[in-house]
Amino acid sequence: MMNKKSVRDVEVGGKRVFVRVDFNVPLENGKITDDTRIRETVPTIKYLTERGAKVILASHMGRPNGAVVEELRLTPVAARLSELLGQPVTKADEAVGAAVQAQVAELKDGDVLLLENVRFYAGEEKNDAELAKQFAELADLYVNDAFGAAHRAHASTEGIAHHLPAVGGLLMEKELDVLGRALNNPERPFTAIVGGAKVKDKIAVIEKLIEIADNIIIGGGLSYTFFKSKGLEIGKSLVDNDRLELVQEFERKAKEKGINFLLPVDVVVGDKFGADANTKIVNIDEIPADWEAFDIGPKTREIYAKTIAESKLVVWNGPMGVFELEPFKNGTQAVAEACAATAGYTVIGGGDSAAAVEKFHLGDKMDHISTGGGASLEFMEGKALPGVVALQDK
Ligand SMILES: Nc1ncnc2c1ncn2[C@@H]1O[C@H](COP(=O)(O)OP(=O)(O)O)[C@@H](O)[C@H]1O
Ligand SMILES: O=C(OP(=O)(O)O)[C@H](O)COP(=O)(O)O
Repeated sequence: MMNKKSVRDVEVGGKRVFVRVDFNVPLENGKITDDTRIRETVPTIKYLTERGAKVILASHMGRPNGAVVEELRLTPVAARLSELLGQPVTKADEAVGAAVQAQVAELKDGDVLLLENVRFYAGEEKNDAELAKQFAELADLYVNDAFGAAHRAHASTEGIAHHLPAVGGLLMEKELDVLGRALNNPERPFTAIVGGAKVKDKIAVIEKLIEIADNIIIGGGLSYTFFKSKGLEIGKSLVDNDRLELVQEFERKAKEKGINFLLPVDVVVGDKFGADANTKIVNIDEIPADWEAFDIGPKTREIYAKTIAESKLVVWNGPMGVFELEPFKNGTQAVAEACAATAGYTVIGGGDSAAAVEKFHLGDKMDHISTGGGASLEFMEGKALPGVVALQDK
C-alpha cells in the first residue's frame, strides 16, 4: 500500500485492535439493501481474528450530526457481519465510555465487538482530540480499513492515528493499490469515463485525467456544459455556466496532447423528468429548447462501446444518463455491458455507478468496484487522503 504500513507489517496476536471500517450501507426500513461494504471488510477482520487479535470495529452510518438517531444504529450491520464471519459479533450501544471499556475488557482473542455509530458523537466529525483519545484508549493498535471515509479527517479516521500505532487494512490496501495502478502506471490504452450529475465535482477530475488517460469519455449531466460552450442549444439540460471556458480549455488541452476526447454525438431527450416522459433521439445540435437531455443516444453508445472494447484499462465514474428511469437507462447499460465484456481491466467508482452496475447484474464482471465514491474521486484528483496520510510510513 504505497509507502504505508498495513496489518501485514505488524504483530496483531493477542492485541486489542481498533479497526475503522466504512459500514455506511444503504438501509430501507431497517434492512440492508447492499452489503458490499460489509463483505469487503471480511478479509481484514478474518486476518485479525485468525491471528488471535481482539477486534473492535468502528464505523459511521449516514449523517446524524452528532446526535443519536435510532434508525442509524449499527444493529442490523452487526447481524449481517456475524452471518458473513460465521461467528458472533457483539454490538455495543455506545462507541466510548465505561460500558464499552467493560465490553472490551471481556474480549477474548479472536472475538469481535462492533461499536455504535461514531457519528452519534459531535466530536467525531470535528476530529476532536479528546474523543480520538477515548477511542485510542480502547486499543493497542489502530487499523484503518475505511477507504470510503479516507477523505474525511475525523476522530476515528485521522485523530486516533496520533495516539496509537496506525496501519492500513487489507481493503484499504487493495483500493489504494488498484486506484494507484490506474494513476501511476496505467496499462494502455487507458480510458477514463466520467458522467453523473455532480458537474462541478467532476470537472477537477477531468483536468487530472487529461494528464494520464489516452481516451476520455464524457457522458451524463456533464456533457451539456461542453455543448453550451460551443454555442449549441441544450434546452433545460444540466449545465455549469461558471465553467464554460474551462471545459473549452480541457478540449484544447486534450487535442494538444493527442488524447481522444469523446463527447456524445446524439442524446435522448425528454419533455419532462419522469418514467412517463415523451422521448426522442436527436443529434446534439438538435436539442429542442424546452426539452431536457437525459441520456446518450445509440450512435454514441456504439462509439463508446468500441473504445471501451479496445482499452486495456477502463476507469468509470458516473452514469451516462438517468439510469434509474427506464427510458433513460440504455446509455448507462450499454457502457456497463461494454465494461463487462472488455478484456481490459475495469474499475468502477462512485456510489451511483456501482449501483447501476449491480442493477444490470454485471457486478461480478468488473475487475474492481471501489467502496469509495468521494474517496476514489479525491484520490484520482491527486489529493492526499487524511485517513491514509495519518498511517505509519513503511
Ligand atoms: N443527463 C442527466 N441529467 C440529469 N441527471 C443525470 C444525467 N445523467 C446522469 N444523471 C444522474 O446522475 C446521478 C449520479 O451522479 P453522481 O452522483 O455524480 O455519480 P456517482 O455517484 O457515480 O459519482 C444519477 O442519479 C443519474 O440519474
Ligand atoms: O458513503 C460514503 O461516501 P460516498 O457516497 O462518496 O461513497 C462514505 O461512507 C463517506 O460518507 P460521508 O460522505 O457522509 O462522509
